[in-house]
Amino acid sequence: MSASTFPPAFPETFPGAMPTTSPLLTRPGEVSGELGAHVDRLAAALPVLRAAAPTLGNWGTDLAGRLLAGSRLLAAGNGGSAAEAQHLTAELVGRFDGERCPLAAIALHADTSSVTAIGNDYGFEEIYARQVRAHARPGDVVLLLSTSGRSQNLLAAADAAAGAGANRWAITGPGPNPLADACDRAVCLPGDTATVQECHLAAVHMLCRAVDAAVAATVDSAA
Ligand SMILES: O=C(CO)[C@@H](O)[C@H](O)[C@H](O)[C@H](O)COP(=O)(O)O
Repeated sequence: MSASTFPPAFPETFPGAMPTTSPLLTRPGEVSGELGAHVDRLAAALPVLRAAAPTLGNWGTDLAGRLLAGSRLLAAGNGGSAAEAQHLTAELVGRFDGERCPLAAIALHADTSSVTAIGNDYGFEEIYARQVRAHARPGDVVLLLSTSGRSQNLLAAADAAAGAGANRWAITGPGPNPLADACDRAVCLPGDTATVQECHLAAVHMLCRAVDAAVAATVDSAA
């Protein structure tokens, strides 16, 4: 594409453009109301997320203590929630607010060979449960993220975590839901799937912030 044709007109001349069957793809000007409503739905959910700050702070302090003592976080979700799980483990293994020791955290969906082998041999419901049975030890935290709170593979993972003596935490969409009920602790956030996922990312960052603060306090008190 030459510089003179970039950016292309929307959407008719874009190579491989989606067919304009969706009202969201007809005219950019017409979609702004729906996009504004998207932001309004997120804004409506934020007070509930704000109210969860003390809970997430306590989770972070607890998690930091466990990780510094040698336990691990195992995180899992499906689709967008798998991405949130991996985002969380990356912040913990890498860093978030500043320099600190690496913390043990594994996103279970990211082991693609295990996921495909277990899914192929035992069924999709088992992809996380079997990994939890393999990796989880008493004192570990198994954190399950779900917008619906109804995914069978996450419910099976919660069951497996209980069998391993691990702590079961859930971050879900609207409660009550079966996953929140199956876990020891749950934060349930309102909204449609997209809103819940956006709130979950903020909740993940809040948890990381609390973990980092607790790690820093522990290091300071030991110095
Ligand atoms: O991101 C989206 C839709 O917004 C999807 O990928 C979504 O994550 C998938 O449908 C998941 O399978 C939903 O699972 P869950 O959140 O209900 O446990």
